[in-house]
Amino acid sequence: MTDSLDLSVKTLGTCRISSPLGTLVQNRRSTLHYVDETDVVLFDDTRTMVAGRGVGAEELPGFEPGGPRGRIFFDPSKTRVGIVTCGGLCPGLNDVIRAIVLELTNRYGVQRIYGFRNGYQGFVAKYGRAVVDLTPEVVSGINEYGGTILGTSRGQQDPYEIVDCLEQLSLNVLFVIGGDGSMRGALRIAEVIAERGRKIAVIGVPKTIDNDIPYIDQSFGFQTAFGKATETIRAAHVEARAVPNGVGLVQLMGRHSGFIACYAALANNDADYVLIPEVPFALDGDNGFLSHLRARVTRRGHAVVVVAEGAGQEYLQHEPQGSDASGNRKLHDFGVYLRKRIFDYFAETDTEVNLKYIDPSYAIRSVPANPYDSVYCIRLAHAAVHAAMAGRTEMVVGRWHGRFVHIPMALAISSRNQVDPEGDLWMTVLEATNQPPRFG
Ligand SMILES: Nc1ncnc2c1ncn2[C@@H]1O[C@H](COP(=O)(O)OP(=O)(O)OP(=O)(O)O)[C@@H](O)[C@H]1O
Ligand SMILES: O=P(O)(O)OC[C@H]1O[C@](O)(CO)[C@@H](O)[C@@H]1O
Ligand SMILES: [Mg+2]
Repeated sequence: MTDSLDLSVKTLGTCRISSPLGTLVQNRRSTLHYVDETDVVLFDDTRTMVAGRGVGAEELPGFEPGGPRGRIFFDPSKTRVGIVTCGGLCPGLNDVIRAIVLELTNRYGVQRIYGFRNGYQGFVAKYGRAVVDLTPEVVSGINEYGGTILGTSRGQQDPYEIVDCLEQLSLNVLFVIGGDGSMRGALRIAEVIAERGRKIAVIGVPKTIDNDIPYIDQSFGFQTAFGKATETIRAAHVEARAVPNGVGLVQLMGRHSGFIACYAALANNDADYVLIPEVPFALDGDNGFLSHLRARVTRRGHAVVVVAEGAGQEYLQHEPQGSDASGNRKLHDFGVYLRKRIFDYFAETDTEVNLKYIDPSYAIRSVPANPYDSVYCIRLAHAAVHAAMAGRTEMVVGRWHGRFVHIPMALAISSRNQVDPEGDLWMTVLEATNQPPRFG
């Protein structure tokens, strides 16, 4: 499947200008902790995968490494840059904005950086959103706050109108900080730019608390979000243990991917059951979830259940379901449904239950980034700036097997990163919770 992977990144032209950061990379060669710009970060990292390619080292698929280049494409003194944040909130958005602005200004000497307000609406005249001049003063301290100083939005905008706006402002670079939808939008923008024969770099910094963008080890903000979610699981555990036959039921964000649920559940190892969209489960029957839950509560006196919001949607399919402004399918509230099913099941079996349901919802994504994510945001932002100044386009920055790399935008939206039911993360969840591999 991976044989046909196109990992090549588009460039706007030859890099002829000496980079102000050139001295940093001069005479450096690849080591365990540094990848030279002419080197390649291999896609495969096991002997079996490499052997399976059946080709020599030169032909093995790999990503272009991130980092500063000796020579760049854009002349910093003439470079004009735009930044936009789109889609749902994520811890670290302000860290990324700030780091892009500081790196461009202080390291490269770029003097014109515009922020576009409320996602792609910021480019469209009818919304009347004034652009913001982004200077080191404007971004000072913004990383202390959650959210994004630029605002965000959902809903599609005309890519031709967006490119009109980029041309009117004579922009050379656009940074899009957003999720899969935002990257789809960014790719359309890049395609219109190419149609018009313009030299404008479009660089994505992938943002998703759900960790659902593929080919990046983990997305920024994910660690902060699941860290915040652990507080809710801890609370549910304390509540459940304090009462006879206590059940703590926690629902966590995660539209199609259960990473937040798995990581938050593992962090304090208090969860007894984790239900995610990737692993279907039966509620009813002898081997169903409800029967297991009742047996555990009867045996141990309490239980903690963590569900990802995208889990169990099949139980609510009969209810009408719309889409949000961006066309994302709206989810049914499975947590609320499960709460009722647990109450009903315990009542039918004449078993006492004291259930506390907690859904921290937006509280896990509206917080400032934790120190780990802040560091990650700075490093992603720097990699994005280096890529843009070197004339790369239609790509996103990411970290693959610990190394910063350039990932073609088309590849980053070609699939969804999900918990692999056959992978080692889910195996760890099964080991830590002792829940059966399958319910039903
Ligand atoms: N196929 C597409 N073509 C053009 N624009 C798109 C496309 N899909 C989404 N967009 C636009 O990208 C922006 C963000 O998309 P969306 O609301 O789906 O969030 P996202 O970036 O996927 O983030 P998240 O899923 O983490 O909230 C919206 O303005 C949306 O209309
Ligand atoms: O309610 P909103 O802002 O549209 O976004 C909710 C969705 O966004 C996400 O946080 C992803 O960004 C999902 O986990 C969640 O389902
Ligand atoms: Mg999305």
